[in-house]
Amino acid sequence: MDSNTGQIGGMSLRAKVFRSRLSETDQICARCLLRLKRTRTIRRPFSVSRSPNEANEAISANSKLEKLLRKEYFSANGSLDSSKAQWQRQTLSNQVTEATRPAIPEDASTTTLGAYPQSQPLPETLNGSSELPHRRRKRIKDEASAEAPFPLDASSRLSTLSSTMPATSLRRLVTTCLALSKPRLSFLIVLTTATAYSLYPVPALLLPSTTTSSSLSALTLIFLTSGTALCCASANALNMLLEPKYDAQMSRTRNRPLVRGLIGKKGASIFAAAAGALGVGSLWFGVNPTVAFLGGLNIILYAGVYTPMKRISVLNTWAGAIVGGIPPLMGWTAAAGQSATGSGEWRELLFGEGSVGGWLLAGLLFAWQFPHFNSLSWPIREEYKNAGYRMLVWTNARMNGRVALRYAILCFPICAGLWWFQITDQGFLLTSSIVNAWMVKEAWRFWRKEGHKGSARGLFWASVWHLPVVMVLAMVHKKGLWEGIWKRLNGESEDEDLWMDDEEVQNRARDSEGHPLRVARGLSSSGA
Ligand SMILES: CC(C)=CCC/C(C)=C/CC/C(C)=C/COP(=O)(O)OP(=O)(O)O
Repeated sequence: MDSNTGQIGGMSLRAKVFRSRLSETDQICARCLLRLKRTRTIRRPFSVSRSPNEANEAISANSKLEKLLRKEYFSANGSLDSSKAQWQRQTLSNQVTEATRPAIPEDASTTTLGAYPQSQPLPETLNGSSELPHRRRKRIKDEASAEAPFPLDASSRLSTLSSTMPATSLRRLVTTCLALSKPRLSFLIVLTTATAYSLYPVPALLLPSTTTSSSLSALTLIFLTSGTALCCASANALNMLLEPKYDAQMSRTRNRPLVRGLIGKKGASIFAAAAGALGVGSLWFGVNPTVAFLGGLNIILYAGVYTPMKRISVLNTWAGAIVGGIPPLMGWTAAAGQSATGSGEWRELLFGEGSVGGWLLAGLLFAWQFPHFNSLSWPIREEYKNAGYRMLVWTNARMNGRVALRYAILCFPICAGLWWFQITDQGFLLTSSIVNAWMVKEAWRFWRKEGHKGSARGLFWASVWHLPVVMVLAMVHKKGLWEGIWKRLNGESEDEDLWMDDEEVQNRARDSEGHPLRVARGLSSSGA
């Protein structure tokens, strides 16, 4: 459609609406009149061409209306200023409404001109008449959302839900405890633990067909995941117990259970202690002592080191990244404990031959947290500053972007390491590189734009997708997985060249001093 026709058409349509109302204007207040005008403008249907006569009528009707809106006319009730401010605020949301509506075949200036008093200059964003409509809608939407904070976390949502339940109900207690556990974060952590467990290369001598016990047992996996989840719940509840005063000052966290008084400090402490004891206990008895030690240590690191450090030094993010890196190491160590041929003590599980995979996965989680956290904190940097948290995002914004970029790049060699050390196949090298490249691209933009122009949001969402996708890719591309499936489908036995005879097993199994160990075929979780 001709843009001029559209412009005139749009105006004439508005004029019809307002003409019928003009007689009422001397009986209603300024606010109502403004609202009336706005409402009509928002609901304006798609442009319809009108004759030049109708267009002229429209222009004169509109200018009559504008006269009615003059400051002098309303100065008696003094509402114009506030109406104008409200109008300006509304304009932003109108722009978003415009952006999400079906295509309006008018140019930018006609679309919003009716919603703006003529005395006000047009915002720059509305002047781009040469811009294509879909581009304009996307830009307006992006601009509106670029600076907005990210959605509330799961704890805050659960707190809201909990507050709607009867005060003494069990459901409310359970929901509140769930909110104390930061369930989304805990789920992600358990996922990284389980992934590491499943990626551990099971030695051929432990394949189910040769042993009376299962290789990597499902029962151990259940203990590992539930124990880790309980440890996370404990660590998160302690974290909330230590900072309700600060959580209350931040939009993202001010809805949490302790801030809202949904549970008292005593109740939260009992929950944290019980979850911690149960979690470490499950890991000790159901997995192995080394994993239980890592779980307990991580609770202390998170609640005792990271949480207070948030108000002392920007290095807190590095401390937090270590906390995030430990869970995959726990998963790897749990699997290593099952297939240990030596004594199965912590030195062998954590630093023995084959432990490199666990450290690489821990490194991946460590590195990932910087693009994730540095972008997440960007829209709320002022809140962090006002609440007294020392975060790179407000102490040194340039460095915040640089650090996010550096660690995003570091994900490349770490993923390559997983292939190099034969934990994953070549396919992972390729597919993970694509996902890593996407995160690096967003991190590059985040650094260049210093978080502005939606770059923080772009990196945040890239990081949110990056981690689960890379974890799934690693499992899909686990070394030997597809060959094994293929052989089984073809009825072939598993890698015969990998079988070791008893003598070879005896030769390989040695204690820390190098003395041969007696190894039974029914070897199970020797580390437990
Ligand atoms: C096994 C075990 C104990 C695992 C614990 C893993 C764990 C809790 C990792 C969290 C990592 C981290 C730095 C979160 C941000 O906390 P924050 O205080 O900045 O978050 P907030 O602002 O949302 O409270």
